[in-house]
Amino acid sequence: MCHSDCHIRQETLALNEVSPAPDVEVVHLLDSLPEPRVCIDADYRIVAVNAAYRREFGDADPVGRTCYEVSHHFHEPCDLSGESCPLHACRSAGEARRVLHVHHTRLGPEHVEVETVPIRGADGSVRYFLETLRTLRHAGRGAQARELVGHSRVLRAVLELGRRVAETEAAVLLLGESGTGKELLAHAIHDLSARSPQPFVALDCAGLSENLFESELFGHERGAFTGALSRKTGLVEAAGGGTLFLDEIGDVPPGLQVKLLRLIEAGTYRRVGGVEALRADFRLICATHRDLRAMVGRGEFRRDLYHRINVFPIRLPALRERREDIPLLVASLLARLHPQRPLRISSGALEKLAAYDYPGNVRELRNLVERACILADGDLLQAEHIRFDDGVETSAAPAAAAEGEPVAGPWSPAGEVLPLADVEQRYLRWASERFAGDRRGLAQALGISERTLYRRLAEVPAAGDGG
Ligand SMILES: Nc1ncnc2c1ncn2[C@@H]1O[C@H](COP(=O)(O)OP(=O)(O)OP(=O)(O)O)[C@@H](O)[C@H]1O
Repeated sequence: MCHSDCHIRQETLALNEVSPAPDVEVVHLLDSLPEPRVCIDADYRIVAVNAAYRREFGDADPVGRTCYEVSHHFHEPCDLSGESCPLHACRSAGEARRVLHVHHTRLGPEHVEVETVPIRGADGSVRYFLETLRTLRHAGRGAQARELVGHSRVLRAVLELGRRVAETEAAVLLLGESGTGKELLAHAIHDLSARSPQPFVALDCAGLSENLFESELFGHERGAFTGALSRKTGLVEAAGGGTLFLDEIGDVPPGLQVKLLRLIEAGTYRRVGGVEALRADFRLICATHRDLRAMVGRGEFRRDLYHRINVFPIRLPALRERREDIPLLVASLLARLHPQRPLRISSGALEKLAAYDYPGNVRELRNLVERACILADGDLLQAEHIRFDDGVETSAAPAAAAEGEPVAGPWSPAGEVLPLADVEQRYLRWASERFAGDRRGLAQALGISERTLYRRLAEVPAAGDGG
């Protein structure tokens, strides 16, 4: 879509022999385009912006200023400031180039996809660059639920791939350790795709028996098996026109892999107990934390299925590969977990978080932050409130580690009889430090409500004084 209207624009501008101050006609032309556009000269100076740009990026007039100053608050072009520069790339290639940037906007820093096309004068030389700016609402500072938070180069590269593949119908395979945001990215791809008005349907394939998998996916007719009292719609049908997300695809046993392959290849399926062949219409996104290629090599995963689902692989980086995103993630988690509580985090606590390796990735960071919120009495999360699973500590905060020595039990180390309330508090503290899951899981394991757990933990003496 964009390429064709860029082309029209390009011709029109060339015909008009654009002068350093673009004429009224050009500005009108830009204004009629729905997406934010910026016209920049070869010296990075903005010569015109359209109405959509002003609506989205603010009213202050950027004309006459440089693009790097307006979008990045830099004093020199992006490529000299460690950023990829779309204008530079476009000039070198002599054709359109797209990059994902973090721009300063009136809402704060946001991920913006910048597409730059060269505009040539009548003599064929490049006179201007026209940029189309598309803000990725699924990425940014984490103000919205389901937003992929992070500004690191590796995460941006992933978002850019997601943005590109979203426009297509290609099957996507999301790879990466557990908790790296595969499901979040699957959602974002769906939401950015033409299928977004239709449903996004997810199935976790781990631990599903063959029968269950088949009836979940394809549905069943009434009486298809004992207990099938009525007809059930399967997920393939529910995903009609939309996206089907198969999580933990590496856990699908061989018998089910054949059925999945048949579905993808034929695009048809039958409900369990049904005879009618139904047409499937979905975009497939699969995810796994396993090394699927190695599984293919070992004969544990069908090669033909692997090639079907692996049209466009995207590997999500582990959190330890993008530590620079940790402060932003923490800020976003605090805002989301406790919107009513104005929490801050000390630099010592952030340092401790930044030095950790996160085998559980963002999910683990989330648990750590939530745990710290429970342990902190006031508004400030300190290093001693950061408690790793199994007492794992990092060298970043040895003092805090000693101070926050967990109570490992027995609950009365000196052997004296203690008031029950005291023992309960010590036990809760011990359990919250050891428990690997989230607060809800801990409450369940303890057989109490989350609310009760929260209240009782809030009564626990500050870390260090009860140990
Ligand atoms: N970049 C990110 N920004 C904000 N939150 C994130 C990000 N990545 C992951 N999360 C959060 O971390 C948790 C785990 O994410 P998600 O379920 O998408 O991971 P996953 O890779 O699918 O994990 P699994 O393989 O275990 O299913 C979720 O609460 C999600 O919101």
